[in-house]
Amino acid sequence: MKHLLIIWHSRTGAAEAMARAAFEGASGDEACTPRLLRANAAQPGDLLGADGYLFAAPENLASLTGEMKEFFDRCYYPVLGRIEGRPYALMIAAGSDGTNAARQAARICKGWRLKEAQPPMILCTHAQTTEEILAPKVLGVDALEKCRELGAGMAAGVGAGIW
Ligand SMILES: Cc1cc2nc3c(=O)[nH]c(=O)nc-3n(C[C@H](O)[C@H](O)[C@H](O)COP(=O)(O)O)c2cc1C
Repeated sequence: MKHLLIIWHSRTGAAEAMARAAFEGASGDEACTPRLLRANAAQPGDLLGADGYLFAAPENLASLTGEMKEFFDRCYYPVLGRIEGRPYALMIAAGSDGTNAARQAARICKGWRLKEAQPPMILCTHAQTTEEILAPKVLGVDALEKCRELGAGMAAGVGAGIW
């Protein structure tokens, strides 16, 4: 049995909902078991024990959120050279952009020599005002379905060892 590790951080719920939907989509695969872990609880051993990764986080101030970045900072060197070649995918929750956070995470994953299984999924919530940005986020049915499909695709690929 292979393992897909889904690591997430979220401030107002969008990236968490994306990660949970991906987990749902990945559940039930015969050859791959998904595991959902918040970034502040993720340890180097969790990365070493997985065969593929999904990283889900918001973009804040044109970068990954602090908690997600702290996870990468904390775990980067302990696993460097020990997870090379494993597949990963990114899910970014953003207001209107998300490209900087995606680029930053992709660069970290490139440093780890992970293989990008598919292009980053960036989901824009279109929050503009302070009230909208700070409000809890509820994702639409279509967005959640796309996240489920991404999770299912990752689990199928990791289970089959196609990357
Ligand atoms: C402090 C802060 C900074 C933000 N900066 C950006 C940004 O640089 N680019 C962007 O597209 N959205 C930005 N946003 C909007 C969030 O990315 C958006 O609301 C997203 O849904 C947050 O995901 P979450 O609900 O998982 O926390 C920012 C939000 C906050 C609270």
